[in-house]
Amino acid sequence: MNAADALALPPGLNRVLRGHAAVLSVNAGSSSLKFGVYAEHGPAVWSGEFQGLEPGGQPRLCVGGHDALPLPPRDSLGRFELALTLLVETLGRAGIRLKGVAHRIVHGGQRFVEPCLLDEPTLAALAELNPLAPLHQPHNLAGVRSLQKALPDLPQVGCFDTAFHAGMPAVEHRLPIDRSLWDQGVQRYGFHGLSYQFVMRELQRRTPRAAGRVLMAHLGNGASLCAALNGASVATTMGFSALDGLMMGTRSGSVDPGVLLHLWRQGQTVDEVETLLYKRSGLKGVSGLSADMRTLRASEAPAAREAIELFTYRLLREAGALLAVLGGVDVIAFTGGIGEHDAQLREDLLTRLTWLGTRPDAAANHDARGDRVAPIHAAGSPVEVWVVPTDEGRVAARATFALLRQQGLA
Ligand SMILES: Nc1ncnc2c1ncn2[C@@H]1O[C@H](COP(=O)(O)OP(=O)(O)O)[C@@H](O)[C@H]1O
Ligand SMILES: CC(=O)OP(=O)(O)O
Ligand SMILES: [Mg+2]
Repeated sequence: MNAADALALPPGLNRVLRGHAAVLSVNAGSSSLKFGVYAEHGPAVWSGEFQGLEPGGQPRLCVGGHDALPLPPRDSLGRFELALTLLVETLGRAGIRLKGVAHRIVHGGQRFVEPCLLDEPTLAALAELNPLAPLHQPHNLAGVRSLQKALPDLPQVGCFDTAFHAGMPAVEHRLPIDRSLWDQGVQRYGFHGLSYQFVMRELQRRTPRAAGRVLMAHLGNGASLCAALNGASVATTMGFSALDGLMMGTRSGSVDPGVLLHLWRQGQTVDEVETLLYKRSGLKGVSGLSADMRTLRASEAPAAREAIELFTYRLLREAGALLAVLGGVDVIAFTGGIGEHDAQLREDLLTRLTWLGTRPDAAANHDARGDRVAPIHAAGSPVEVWVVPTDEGRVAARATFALLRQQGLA
């Protein structure tokens, strides 16, 4: 079977969505494109990921229950366009009425703090933020362009990772540098906001403590922490760019800026240092082996152990900073690929936070697989701990339904 066949048979899709309005949610990265089809309420009716879309890659589709399926080539189309064209054709054949497309866009800058329609001036303004998120923003916007081509009559809506943090206190947004730079947008923004919004809402539905002091850990390829009070972000570890804070898959997290000055003085170029920080650091750079936590857990190599130990330590250290900002904690939540699946990581962190009064339930922690929202604290624990599988696409889809209705487009 190839991808076109798999796409022709999305199981159950017709039944659930035929005749109903739907929103396609898209998260376009450098080499992959994650998508989900959402009705107005509930999780994705159908979702998957195109991978290998980078130049020279092997374009393929991963949807539940299938191995990676190669995409049939079509001469006139680029890889992203090919993937989207197959997707759009399939939805059309299945009789799905798309109302709009929701795009996860990593950077909204100072201006875009609400979901908005992606018209030409907006796209131009967002492209100016490309240098602030080189691993994400240009690819997010290329995804918008490709979809505009594939679906020219459909509203495209941008939903911003930075927006959830827009209301943080001024002191959290500020950098201790020459204040004239603040007005030029050199400030702390914070990211993973769609994910934090989702996690916060899931917690609020399950525990009254979510109205108190909450520490959320999004640990995926990118990783960050968010401190929230009353459901609103008050502090976060990513800042001006998605490089700050925690150690990540290939990104460094915080490093002393003196290191960068040193490398530049030694003759490294800006591009070389950018590649170092974004692509040759983090788990990959430290282990010399892989950015994938599963590979490192399975490895006996001392450098793989060291990478995991450093990841855990940096997480503890940054968590300490946000716990101090919150003045204690009522709920800790884990999400993202590592946060949802890596019980060992959760145990190691929580063990080092016993001084907070956290009492994890070892069996519940071991059993939490990221397939549902699960509490992992012992009964009576003064701090609740939860694993919450995130769904950024759902947050974007929900916001898109709301915006389209508000604009009279739905
Ligand atoms: N079972 C698992 N155990 C440990 N880590 C896992 C597991 N499954 C996925 N991961 C890790 O999750 C990370 C990817 O997170 P994910 O949130 O899917 O990424 P993205 O940021 O691209 O959405 C990788 O480091 C991967 O190794
Ligand atoms: C902002 C960010 O780091 O996103 P991701 O985790 O998807 O790389
Ligand atoms: Mg992610």
